[in-house]
Amino acid sequence: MGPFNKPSPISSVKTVDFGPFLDGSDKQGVANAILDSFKSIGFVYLVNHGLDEAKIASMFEWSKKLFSQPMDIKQLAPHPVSGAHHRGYSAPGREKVIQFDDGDSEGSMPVGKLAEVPRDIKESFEVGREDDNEMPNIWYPDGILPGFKEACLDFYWTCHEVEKDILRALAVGFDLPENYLVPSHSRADNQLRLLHYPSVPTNVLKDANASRIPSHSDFCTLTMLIQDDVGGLEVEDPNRPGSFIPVPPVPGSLVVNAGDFLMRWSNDIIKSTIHRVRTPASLESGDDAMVPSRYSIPYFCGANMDVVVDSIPGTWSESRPKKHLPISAREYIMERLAANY
Ligand SMILES: O=C(O)CCC(=O)C(=O)O
Ligand SMILES: [Fe+2]
Repeated sequence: MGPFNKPSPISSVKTVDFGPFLDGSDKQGVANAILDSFKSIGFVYLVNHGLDEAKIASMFEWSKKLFSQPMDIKQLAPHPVSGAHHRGYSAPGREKVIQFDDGDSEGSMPVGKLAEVPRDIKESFEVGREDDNEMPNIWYPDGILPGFKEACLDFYWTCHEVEKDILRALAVGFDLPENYLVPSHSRADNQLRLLHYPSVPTNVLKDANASRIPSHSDFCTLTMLIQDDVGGLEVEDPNRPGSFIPVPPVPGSLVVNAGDFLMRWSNDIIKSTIHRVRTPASLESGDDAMVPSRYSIPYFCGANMDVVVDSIPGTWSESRPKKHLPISAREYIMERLAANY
């Protein structure tokens, strides 16, 4: 490609109907569409994805219930100080101490304190599989939010089923046996994250240093994200570094994106793209307006910790040699987690 032949900008993330993969009527067509999207921008919307709508609604209800608790209750299952143990509740902007209006069930922040707002204006609750002894879950004491733990774990395993279907589609896209990627994800070394971005005045998010979630890529195999109807998620156009395109809510969809681990695994053929959450485009005028509170639920899917990955067959050749050395998932994730917190 010469200098006058730049790749064209990408204007939106494609929507793929997952139904024909799930019912077997057009597995290859769906698989190709997903893989194409992963190659070009690393993101795709899936509709008819098979994740139970009632369970999604119920998980959002639990998330709202959790985040509307007073701070001293939420802090009863605190995320450990070590970033390597990624479980439990993280208060908004935990790197910097700020004061919150605990009594407000919407979780909005008192305007007087906004000068001290940290980079990350969000709070989160992280869940792993319950039998993970290396990184045990951190739950609330008995009597606090009864039913929450069961709901999270049920949702965790429900998402794992959809994860396996997406992994099957990716394998088919690579012309590999359908179950090529599933066994290396059999342990469900995943992470369910409940996210709440509190309501803040618009001008707060205009500050270059503040955002709901700053630009980052995910470091797992893939992420399945459910967002509410507020919007604000944006992904960088790989053909136009620095230019972001909105990933607005599409009712009934899952946003699926590739992580750095899958990018490495695919010898960089699949893209793990930088994304962020800011003020939804529709609200960009009017500094005094409050950006509404936003809830989202990402489910990060990781390979079994003991799996050592090397470039997927078909992603390398003599003319496109392997770009990375083999690495175990444990080694990779631990490195990344420790660097992040
Ligand atoms: O809240 C969102 O829409 C995105 C969250 C995200 O990118 C993340 O948690 O890694
Ligand atoms: Fe992300």
